[in-house]
Amino acid sequence: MSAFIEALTAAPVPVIAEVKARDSGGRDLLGGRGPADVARAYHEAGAPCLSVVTGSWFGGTVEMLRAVREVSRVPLLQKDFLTRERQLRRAAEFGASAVLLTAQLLPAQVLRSLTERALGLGLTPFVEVVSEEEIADVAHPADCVIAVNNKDIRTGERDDGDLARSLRLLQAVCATGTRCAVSASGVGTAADAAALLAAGYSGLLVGTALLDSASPAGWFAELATTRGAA
Ligand SMILES: O=P(O)(O)OC[C@@H](O)[C@@H](O)c1c[nH]c2ccccc12
Repeated sequence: MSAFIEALTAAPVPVIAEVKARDSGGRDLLGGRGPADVARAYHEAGAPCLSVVTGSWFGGTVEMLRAVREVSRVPLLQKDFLTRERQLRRAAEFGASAVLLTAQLLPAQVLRSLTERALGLGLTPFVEVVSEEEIADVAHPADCVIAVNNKDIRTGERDDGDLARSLRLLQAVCATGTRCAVSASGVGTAADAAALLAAGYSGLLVGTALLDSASPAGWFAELATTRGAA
């Protein structure tokens, strides 16, 4: 199994904590912190994996991935709208363990070939989907993370995120045979997070809520308590 999937699914609080410079509306999320500072806070919170948004749309750069890699010992996901094999090779060189492949932006054959290239490079494909049709197009699902994006890429992710989408698509995601169903975007409170995990998601990807929180460790602890109490 991939190191990324293994780390996430074995964690007591299976949350991929995201380092992102800006939200889709352009709001600064780092507040003067460097990416490495945020990564350290996520490690202290107990995050089993980190996501680093390198896409310029969210103010990201590959330098951020490098900075996080230097202080991290957990598997990293590079989040960008990757469309070419060359970018996958760079991701591997920069020390990423997993790469985002956005089904909504890639024709089915391209998604398949990038999935195979990623696997060939030892990278875990993190395939983001928003519909049953896209789920059906995921190649090698047993080796991929399948992530339901609760926000809308096509409208620049300016919406708050529809968590009901994750609940609606969970069965179809699990039916592919993936070992790792993830709900991504718009997960704000520990109660929302606990509900998605209780429904059957193996992991969550959380950016804005953790970046806005005064204490990522507090957010993780609250989720652990909420789950324990359920
Ligand atoms: O900040 P949020 O709402 O917790 O969302 C995180 C993540 O899912 C979001 O940043 C994201 C979803 N798809 C992407 C594609 C590229 C870059 C970033 C993203």
